[in-house]
Amino acid sequence: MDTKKKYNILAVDDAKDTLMLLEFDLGEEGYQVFTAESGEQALEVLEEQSIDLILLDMYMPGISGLEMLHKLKAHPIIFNTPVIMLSASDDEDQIVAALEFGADDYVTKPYIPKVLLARIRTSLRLLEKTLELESLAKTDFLTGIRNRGAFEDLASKAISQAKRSNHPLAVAMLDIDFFKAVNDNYGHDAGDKVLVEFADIICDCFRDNDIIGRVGGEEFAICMANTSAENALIACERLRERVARSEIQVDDSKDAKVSVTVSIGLSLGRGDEMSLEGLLKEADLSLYQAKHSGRNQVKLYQEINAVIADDIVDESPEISEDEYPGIDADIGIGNVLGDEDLFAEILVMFYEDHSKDSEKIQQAISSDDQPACKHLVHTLKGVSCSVGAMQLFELTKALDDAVSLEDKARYQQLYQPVAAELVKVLGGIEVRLSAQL
Ligand SMILES: Nc1nc2c(ncn2[C@@H]2O[C@H](COP(=O)(O)OP(=O)(O)OP(=O)(O)O)[C@@H](O)[C@H]2O)c(=O)[nH]1
Repeated sequence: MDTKKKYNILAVDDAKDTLMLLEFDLGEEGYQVFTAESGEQALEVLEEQSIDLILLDMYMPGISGLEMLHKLKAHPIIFNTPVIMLSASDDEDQIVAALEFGADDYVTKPYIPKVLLARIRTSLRLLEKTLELESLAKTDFLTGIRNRGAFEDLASKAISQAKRSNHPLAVAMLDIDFFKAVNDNYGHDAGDKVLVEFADIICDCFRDNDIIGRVGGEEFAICMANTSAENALIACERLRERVARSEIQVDDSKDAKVSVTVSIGLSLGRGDEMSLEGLLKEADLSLYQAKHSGRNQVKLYQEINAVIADDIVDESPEISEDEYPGIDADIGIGNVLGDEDLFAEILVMFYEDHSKDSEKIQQAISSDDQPACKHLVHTLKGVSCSVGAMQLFELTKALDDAVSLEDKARYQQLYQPVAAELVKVLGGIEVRLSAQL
């Protein structure tokens, strides 16, 4: 129990003398005491005051103690507030009924002050523990901001509210660019520091009532209630610039500073039809477009679905077509710190483990086995990067996103280019391996 905190206690009793006694005994102990002579009055006090604990008389005219208890425990906000029943009755059935209705404790009147005070302290201690656990369950352990569950919970409420009031709302998805390289070059601890600092920068750039959460490893989301498209774009652009300008100190001794950039996808709530799922999906698609257009930029959701697959297939990124089709041996060898023999072993493993992936993915898609599909595509994405098959990496990353979003139309479009690129990579590996013999 927080001994410095001044707790607010509401005493509800139709007997004025009991209320006076409670005010005196509890006031002496440092509690701020509010009083109500009926259930109706108590509800009014609860509307206006933040109350930490309620002492509730069992028998009162109007709303009875048990009815009141029922109302309190069904209330969306007050339900956690501890309630100690106070009653002249020591009838066992009454005590059991009160506890089963959700009372936290039961004290008979006339009460013994030091016993009542001890029971109040116990209830408040339990309340603190409950609040602490609730807060832990909602917080991302690394950055201290909301975790995915808490973000979704609050954002859903903000969306319902925006629908009721017909106010605009925007959702942004953020992903640090090339974050894997930060981990690879500076170590995982440095990566963690970047994530912490990045979360601080977001909190600094957005309003207190914007809902900010870490929704994945290096992915963050922001729900901006009551925000127009223009203002949401301005806020995201401000964040993008601020991140790009920042130098994050990741190692005290070596004076190592890391700069990162962020890609941001933004979607806008539109009247009655908006849902968190829909907005996150649109923001994710725009984020994908931001990544694909060169990263370090903000993209607003437009009808981009159809464009994406074509873009990827038509585009010839900076990946050079070298003598081993589909693989960039320099990148692959670089990934294993220049060890060419190890790289050759990895190529063999890739060949053995992934040459049938096209068929396996197609089978998972046609049997609608999303977990299997996700696993196959995700694994292929990771190993493509390891062997320097960067075009295959880009394509499987897009397919991976589509599978995660369960966007069937997109993964039907993306499957063919992935399969074709895999054939090319397998051919490239054959050439490379035979050249080494
Ligand atoms: N240090 C650290 N790294 C994490 C954490 N969660 C995820 N990651 C890393 O984040 C990286 C994400 O990499 P990718 O999804 O390949 O993407 P990227 O390198 O950021 O590249 P783009 O998103 O395409 O710009 C992986 O290396 C993960 O291991 C974390 O809590 N701490």
